[in-house]
Amino acid sequence: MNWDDTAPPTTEDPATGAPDRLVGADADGEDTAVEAALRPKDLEEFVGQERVREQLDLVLRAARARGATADHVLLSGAPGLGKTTLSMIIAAEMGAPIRITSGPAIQHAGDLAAILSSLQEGEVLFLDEIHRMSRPAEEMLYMAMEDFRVDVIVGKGPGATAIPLELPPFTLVGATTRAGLLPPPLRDRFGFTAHMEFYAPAELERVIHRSAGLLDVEIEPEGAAEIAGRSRGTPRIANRLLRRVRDYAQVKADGLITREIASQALGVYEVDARGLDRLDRAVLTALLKLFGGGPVGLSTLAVAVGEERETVEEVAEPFLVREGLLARTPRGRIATPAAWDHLGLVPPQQQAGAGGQQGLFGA
Ligand SMILES: Nc1ncnc2c1ncn2[C@@H]1O[C@H](COP(=O)(O)OP(=O)(O)OP(=O)(O)O)[C@@H](O)[C@H]1O
Repeated sequence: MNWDDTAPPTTEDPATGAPDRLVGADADGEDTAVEAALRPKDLEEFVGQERVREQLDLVLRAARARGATADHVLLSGAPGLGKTTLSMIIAAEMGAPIRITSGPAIQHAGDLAAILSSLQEGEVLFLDEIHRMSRPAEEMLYMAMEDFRVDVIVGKGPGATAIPLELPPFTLVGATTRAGLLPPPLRDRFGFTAHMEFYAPAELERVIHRSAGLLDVEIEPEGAAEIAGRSRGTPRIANRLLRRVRDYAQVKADGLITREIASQALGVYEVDARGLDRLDRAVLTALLKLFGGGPVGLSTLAVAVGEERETVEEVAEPFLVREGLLARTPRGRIATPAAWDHLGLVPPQQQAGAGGQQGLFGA
């Protein structure tokens, strides 16, 4: 990593080698410790996602009125948008216990059978990253979801026998970042599917005010707006930035978070006004300054910022693309006019017939 030797230290995700980032959407250790305290407990408290909330409210009320277990629910959306929170709310609204597990934790069908057979009637089973479950477990799940029954295979080879096992009715809440990765037979077995969108800044402001109240932090509306604008549409990031700004306000001021304090604090952490961090800006800066805005091949761009190809592609680019700052084209990466604007740079005057550098960098 060579973005800047004077910058605040980052740790690395051992799985990917990618840096743990203040603006990363996946939970880090500290998030896990504090998130429980910040989770909304019912639909009323859950901010934003109006359509999902309204639909889910109907599904749950109807099930309650029938005295039945709620239909299986599939939640899709980017990390940190509230899928785990919503699954807990579903359980709370149904007055049911919840069991939490994840696709990667279920390697064998037997693992799933053990969980399913120990569920209580009406229990909510939250299966995070459901698209990463093993194939045999997935097939067992089909029958469990539809008939509340599984066949447990005992023995091997020709002598193997299937022992049917009745299950109590339960509600499966599956979460995935990519609903498109689910096989259709699995997707079709969910009675209700909800796609979670990124949050609008005004919604994130509400999340921040709510969290500030719970953390006993004083914050002005302008301070919340400043943090919301840098939170990349994601409540988890908003809560994390709030905690870092709180630290700064405590150490450098009297604890009150104003716009100025929020802006100074996030400047220290190198999260800019649009939520870009050092890596994002390094990629954009290289694209603009070294390659005149592109098109440039991904590998060339990665070498220019001293990062792995995968880090640029999977860690930095998705947000830059979402923000309309960078486009992926068959000829390579190109910067949009908004990218020049954001970094305060002037594009080279429509270089002789636009894209004069393609031949050089379009690998
Ligand atoms: N709508 C919301 N209102 C208030 N807080 C929220 C909302 N959505 C998420 N949060 C907060 O954001 C944090 C992350 O939410 P959560 O763990 O539910 O996300 P997730 O989508 O399950 O993420 P992952 O897929 O990484 O597990 C929690 O602290 C939660 O309190």
